[in-house]
Amino acid sequence: MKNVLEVKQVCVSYKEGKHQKEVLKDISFEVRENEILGLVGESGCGKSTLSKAILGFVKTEKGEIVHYTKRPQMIFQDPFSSLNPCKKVEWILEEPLRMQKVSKKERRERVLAMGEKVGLTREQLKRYPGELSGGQRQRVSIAAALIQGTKFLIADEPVSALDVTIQKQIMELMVQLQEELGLSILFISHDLNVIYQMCDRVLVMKDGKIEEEQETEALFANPRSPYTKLLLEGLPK
Ligand SMILES: Nc1ncnc2c1ncn2[C@@H]1O[C@H](COP(=O)(O)OP(=O)(O)OP(=O)(O)O)[C@@H](O)[C@H]1O
Repeated sequence: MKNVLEVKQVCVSYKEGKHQKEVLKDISFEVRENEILGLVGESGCGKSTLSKAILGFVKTEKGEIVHYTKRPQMIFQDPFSSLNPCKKVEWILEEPLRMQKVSKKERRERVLAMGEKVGLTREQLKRYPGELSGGQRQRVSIAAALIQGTKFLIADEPVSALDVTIQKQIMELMVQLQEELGLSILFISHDLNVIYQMCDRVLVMKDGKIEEEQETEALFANPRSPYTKLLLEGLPK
């Protein structure tokens, strides 16, 4: 199986007063074609810094990040921060196509088709983001990430702000789109239940290091690192 991304021995530090604080410590892993790779770890362990490093938003001190496809598109926990509140959903979805000089007719067709794929009605496409529910807004950000044909997504806690029923719907949608479009998704979450349901493989991160990497079933059945064991002990049976 081919890789869409390789992260090789990456280190990232932030400035803390006069000192440098090392936040990512010698991180290596790959994201394969057509898989959902989970990244789990407690708050502050460096998950968001890792996604910023992959996108080139923070400088890596050491190591190498190799992309084999177009740069990934992000899906965030709170789509409000990433969706322009002053524009209607259909305008937001058309915008990247407009930049690529796609004709008006084709833009329209692609937006309607993508709306349908993510479960948004034509009427919802005519609303502003603020006139949608949290789950519907997350559908918009998924559509916005996919409309340019990107095959690689980074989803940073995409369902954490949603209540359980809506969470389930968005998770099902992401799995369905992943299978249908052959996507690769780096799925960041602090919630092991969500990771278990969504991911093919899992990276467990602690204090800026990868503690463990395993196929999902194997990781839940036979965790290798004491830290993963501890995380799993916290789960209801
Ligand atoms: N711009 C920055 N400058 C200095 N320190 C930072 C910066 N961004 C993050 N940090 C620190 O780096 C560490 C890792 O932060 P990061 O946001 O990557 O963690 P996280 O695992 O994504 O946490 P959460 O799950 O709470 O979002 C934290 O100690 C954080 O305080």
